[in-house]
Amino acid sequence: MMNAPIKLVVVGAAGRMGRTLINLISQTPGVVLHAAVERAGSAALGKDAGDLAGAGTLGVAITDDPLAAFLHADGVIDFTSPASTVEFAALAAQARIVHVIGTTGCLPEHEDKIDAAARHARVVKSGNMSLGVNLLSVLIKQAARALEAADWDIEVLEMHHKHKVDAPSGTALLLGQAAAEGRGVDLTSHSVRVRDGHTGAREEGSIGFATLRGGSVIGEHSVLFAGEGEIITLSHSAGDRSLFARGALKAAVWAFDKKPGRYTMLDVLGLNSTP
Ligand SMILES: NC(=O)C1=CN([C@@H]2O[C@H](COP(=O)(O)OP(=O)(O)OC[C@H]3O[C@@H](n4cnc5c(N)ncnc54)[C@H](OP(=O)(O)O)[C@@H]3O)[C@@H](O)[C@H]2O)C=CC1
Ligand SMILES: O=C(O)C1=N[C@H](C(=O)O)C[C@H](O)C1
Repeated sequence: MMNAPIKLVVVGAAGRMGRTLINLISQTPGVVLHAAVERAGSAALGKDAGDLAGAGTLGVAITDDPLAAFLHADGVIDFTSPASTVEFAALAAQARIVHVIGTTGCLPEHEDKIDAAARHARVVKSGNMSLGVNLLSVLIKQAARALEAADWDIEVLEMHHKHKVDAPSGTALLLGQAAAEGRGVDLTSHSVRVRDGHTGAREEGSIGFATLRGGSVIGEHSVLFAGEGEIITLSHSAGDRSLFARGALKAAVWAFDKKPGRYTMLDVLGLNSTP
């Protein structure tokens, strides 16, 4: 007896990631595009989601009604904005479905609401859905643990396309968090997010962030461990958005039979047990 396909909703369906996801779902056995959502007033409303994504006609018209879209779905994949993601989290909790959150730029107040939703929804949230970045984060945690703060300074550098609206990137913060965990410190209190004017000498143990924006860069990240006379650089270069979509789809299928709660891509990829 074949299992019924997992019914997925894509919110932000007309966006860069939304269209990438719809393309991937249309080519992946075992999952089906159940609904596609954009905000009220969007020029995409009523259009076929597959046509818009270049996947061919799928017979799924883009709607602005997430409540109806989630009603008989198994999961929602969400690459939108923090305020929208919080709204979708409440609806996913109400519908008791999977909520894969790729949205970055969330503030503590957004995270608190997502935590509340995760009492009823299965939430997988990550600043980067790719295997490569999540594996890199494990390596960075190990390197940060091995390289003493007194001798090694950690700097996180990222570059994205000119349309990106948040900084530093969710990936940069994910990698910075891995470094902080390796050092056994709190990231927020050890972060230097901006350097301008007479900054004074670099504070030992701080973790610096630098952000570049321009062109069509998909996502470039480097973590530099700068010592006396040497630098160790661990990097990731994203060549295509499909690597994020593959991770998000893997997360949706993985979470299908899990209990309500909050999960990360390290859980999905089985990288959480790595010391
Ligand atoms: N975790 C990861 O692996 C990745 C995360 N991201 C993150 O995903 C997010 C989106 O990135 P990207 O796809 O490039 O951005 P886009 O702006 O291209 O797409 C976002 C889409 O969501 C729509 N949207 C926003 N709010 C709502 C709403 N309430 N209801 C329905 N649709 C809504 C937008 O519509 P409108 O234009 O009308 O606002 C837009 O079409 C960003 O936070 C980015 O950092 C991106 C790639 C990978
Ligand atoms: O906005 C993007 O494009 C991306 N955002 C994510 C981030 O903020 O790290 C992931 C990826 O780098 C692409």
